[in-house]
Amino acid sequence: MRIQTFEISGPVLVNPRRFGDTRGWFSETWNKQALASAGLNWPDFVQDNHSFSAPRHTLRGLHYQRPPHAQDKLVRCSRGVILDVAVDARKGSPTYGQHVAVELSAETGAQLYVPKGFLHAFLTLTEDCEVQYKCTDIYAPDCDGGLAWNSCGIDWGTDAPVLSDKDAQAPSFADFETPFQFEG
Ligand SMILES: Cc1cn([C@H]2C[C@H](O)[C@@H](COP(=O)(O)OP(=O)(O)O[C@H]3O[C@H](C)C(=O)[C@H](O)[C@H]3O)O2)c(=O)[nH]c1=O
Repeated sequence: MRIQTFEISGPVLVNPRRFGDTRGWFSETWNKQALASAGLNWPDFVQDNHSFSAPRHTLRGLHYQRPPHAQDKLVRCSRGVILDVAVDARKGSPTYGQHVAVELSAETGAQLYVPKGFLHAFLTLTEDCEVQYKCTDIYAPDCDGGLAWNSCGIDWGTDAPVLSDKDAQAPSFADFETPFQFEG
């Protein structure tokens, strides 16, 4: 398993090992002990999510859950290719408002860890994308929030993504009063 960190503290790119043979390959997509051995002692995951997006350029996000149900997420693309983005929304962070953007694909199996305090969104780069992600807290609709996909200076490579009605009406990041605090 290879680990990559970013100039923005918090997000981590995990590349699980794949064992190939004449049939195909096998991979441990999540192993708590292996992650701990790599120094990644994340909170326990309590919920797995799986979404399917048929149209290319479907954009889901920028989403977050407020405390007390803020979520860390471990995101992977199990069909197709996505651009996965995490925006630093931690008050006091030296990288507040900045983001990491990485391509995740079924082909590579790479996974992005999105800590609480970050907004999360992805854009599908192929049709029929499946995204699976582990969360460290349960779905809490009363704590669920979203901000406009085009309000954080992210170069999505399209100006006309397919959005849910909720995402199409989301407020700007500029007006966001973040509930998250940078903890160094
Ligand atoms: C997130 C979630 C949703 N739902 C229900 C609520 C709606 O009836 C339906 C679709 O929800 P939503 O439109 O919020 O789904 P996405 O637009 O994919 O939202 C997700 O996309 C971005 C990328 C995220 O990081 C979040 O995990 C999440 O906000 O699933 C549930 O029952 N449980 C859940 O955990």
